[in-house]
Amino acid sequence: MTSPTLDDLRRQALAAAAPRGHAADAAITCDRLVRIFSTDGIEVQALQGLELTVRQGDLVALVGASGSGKSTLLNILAGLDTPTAGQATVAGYDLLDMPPKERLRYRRSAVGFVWQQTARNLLPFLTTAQNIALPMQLGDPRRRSARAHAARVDQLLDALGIGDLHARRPAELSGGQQQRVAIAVAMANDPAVLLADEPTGELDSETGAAVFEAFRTVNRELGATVVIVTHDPLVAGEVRRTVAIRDGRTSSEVLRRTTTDEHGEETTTEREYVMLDRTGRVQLPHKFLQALGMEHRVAVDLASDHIAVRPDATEDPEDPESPEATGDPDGTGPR
Ligand SMILES: Nc1ncnc2c1ncn2[C@@H]1O[C@H](COP(=O)(O)OP(=O)(O)OP(=O)(O)O)[C@@H](O)[C@H]1O
Repeated sequence: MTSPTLDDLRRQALAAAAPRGHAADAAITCDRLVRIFSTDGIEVQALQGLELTVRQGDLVALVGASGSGKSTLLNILAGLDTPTAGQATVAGYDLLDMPPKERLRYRRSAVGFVWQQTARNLLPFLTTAQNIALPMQLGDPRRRSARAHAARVDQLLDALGIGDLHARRPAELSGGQQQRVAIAVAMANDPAVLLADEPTGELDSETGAAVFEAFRTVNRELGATVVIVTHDPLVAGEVRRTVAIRDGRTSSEVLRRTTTDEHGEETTTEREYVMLDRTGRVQLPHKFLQALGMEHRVAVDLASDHIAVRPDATEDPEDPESPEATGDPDGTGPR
């Protein structure tokens, strides 16, 4: 094998440093996103080079253990926080390079947000219809008339099946009703992307299912790209794509496909994928590693159409191939 020339190395370094090409229909792209928090001289790397692409019109669930970086990511995508390094774009806006005025426009009209705490989403002294109208009065990017705003309120009330709640104040609504109104508020200015942090976290499963259905409706009927951070298995199991975050990186995802056979019977199949970063790193799912007792080191073999990953056998004295058994514990061969 010939050693690489200086030019080869330079080309490799440039290729590794260049931003990844993203699909033209991407609504969200994150490229090696880093967020470091410093408090009292201690640095916490909440995001450690996260990569994520969400296509326009997608409905995606983000899952992950507590502290894995989900809320940090969502706050960055919402324009409430800025990353330390990397690249992030949402609906064509560059989140690392947004002057204050543009950031305000972005938050008012390009993204909508639904929080877990129902009270945080709505103003208590306004009715449902007034809450939905408020974002348009504050900054409707299309500068529509008051009559057009009223028509948009009606459209959202209808689409989400909450027309009968239009004159009620938040205190007169159940938790689930409040979240559905919150979705309408977030959609008022017709954002390209709707973000939600644990929107069903405070609700029982039946109410949570109704709220999730409302997200589906805005995704399907109003064309919004939806990203939901959730611990709720019902939500995570119902979307086409579930992305798992681990230690500040996207680690794996599950894609679901529903097919209908000739008798009209629907079957959903699931496939799990792991992320492959540009240096060739993958994070294998914990449950797979545990099932085969893999840790520290694994054996890899290249086949014509796949790569096999096997437990490291070098510490198995029963294994005749094992360097341990042949008196070569380093596996370096005879000296
Ligand atoms: N403002 C902050 N200052 C310092 N550290 C922070 C800050 N916000 C988040 N972190 C840290 O960053 C890491 C990721 O936190 P984050 O809230 O994004 O996790 P999460 O996945 O949303 O967790 P949860 O499911 O519990 O909400 C954690 O270690 C957290 O302690």
